[in-house]
Amino acid sequence: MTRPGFADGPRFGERLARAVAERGPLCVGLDPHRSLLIDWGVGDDLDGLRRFTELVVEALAGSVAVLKPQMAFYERFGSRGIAVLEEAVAEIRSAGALVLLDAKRGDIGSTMEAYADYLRSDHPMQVDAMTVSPYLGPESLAPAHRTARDFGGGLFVLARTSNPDAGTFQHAVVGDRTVAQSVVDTVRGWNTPDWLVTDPPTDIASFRDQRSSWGASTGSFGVVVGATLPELDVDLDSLGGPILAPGLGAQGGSPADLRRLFGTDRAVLPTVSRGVLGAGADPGALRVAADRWATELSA
Ligand SMILES: O=C(O)c1cc(=O)[nH]c(=O)n1[C@@H]1O[C@H](COP(=O)(O)O)[C@@H](O)[C@H]1O
Repeated sequence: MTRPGFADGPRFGERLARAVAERGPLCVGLDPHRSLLIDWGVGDDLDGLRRFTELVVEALAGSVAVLKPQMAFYERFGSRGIAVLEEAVAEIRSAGALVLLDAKRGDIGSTMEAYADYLRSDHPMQVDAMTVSPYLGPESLAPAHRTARDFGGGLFVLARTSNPDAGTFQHAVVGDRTVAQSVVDTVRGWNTPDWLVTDPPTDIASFRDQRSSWGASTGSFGVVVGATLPELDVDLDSLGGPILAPGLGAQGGSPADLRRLFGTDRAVLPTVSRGVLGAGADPGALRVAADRWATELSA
């Protein structure tokens, strides 16, 4: 089968569907907050950051579908902090988890092209997907979309975020739609039929079980919709790509909220950071915490 612009191997949507089939739909965030490094007893410094990262990678990279490092917490330590992340990204990917870089980048198109280099195979820290912000307008994201297509990467665009005042901007109406809806519609337009998964890995039995939500139509381009919303106020039908759902645990969202908002037939990737990391500096305890979320989410 010809895959336009895709160089080597399956595209992000396909890699994600496969990872979820093998490991279950859970993303865990690497968010080394200052307070967390102190609580873990590793210290709020470069060594502490490295130890935190090693422990999380050791605990989860072999079992969780996606790990989502939050760039801000690594940038706090300058270039050496980013070097810690760079090493970890390679380890995570070789242990079989996908890396979603939570960078939330958004700029004019020409600069956006450089941010999207994280998805290129010649980047020193190539990741599977990254979060981007559509605040400068849908066209500003076009270069990132192009790079993602060329290198088989994925994008998650902020649509209805989990913070309490998100609606202030995202509910604003432009033309006949809210800003949030216009973001979702842009992403829907990226998941064109030639970019949907057409040959799901039928060798994996559990893939077929989860096919209703993660099956043959999972594209590489997703949206972020918080698990904290009082109600789902965007139309996600026929999105063709995954929904990253943050806001579980520390921000008040629960597995029941996910079912209430999204039902059971959508490709939802719940993401938890503090709710897992709160288990502390012990790989076994981190694994138990992640397993507990996975069990509750699949109940
Ligand atoms: O894109 C994100 O990941 C994101 C979007 C959003 O709407 N809300 C949100 O909390 N996030 C991120 O998800 C993580 C949530 O962390 P916890 O609240 O500790 O689970 C943080 O890294 C946030 O930056």
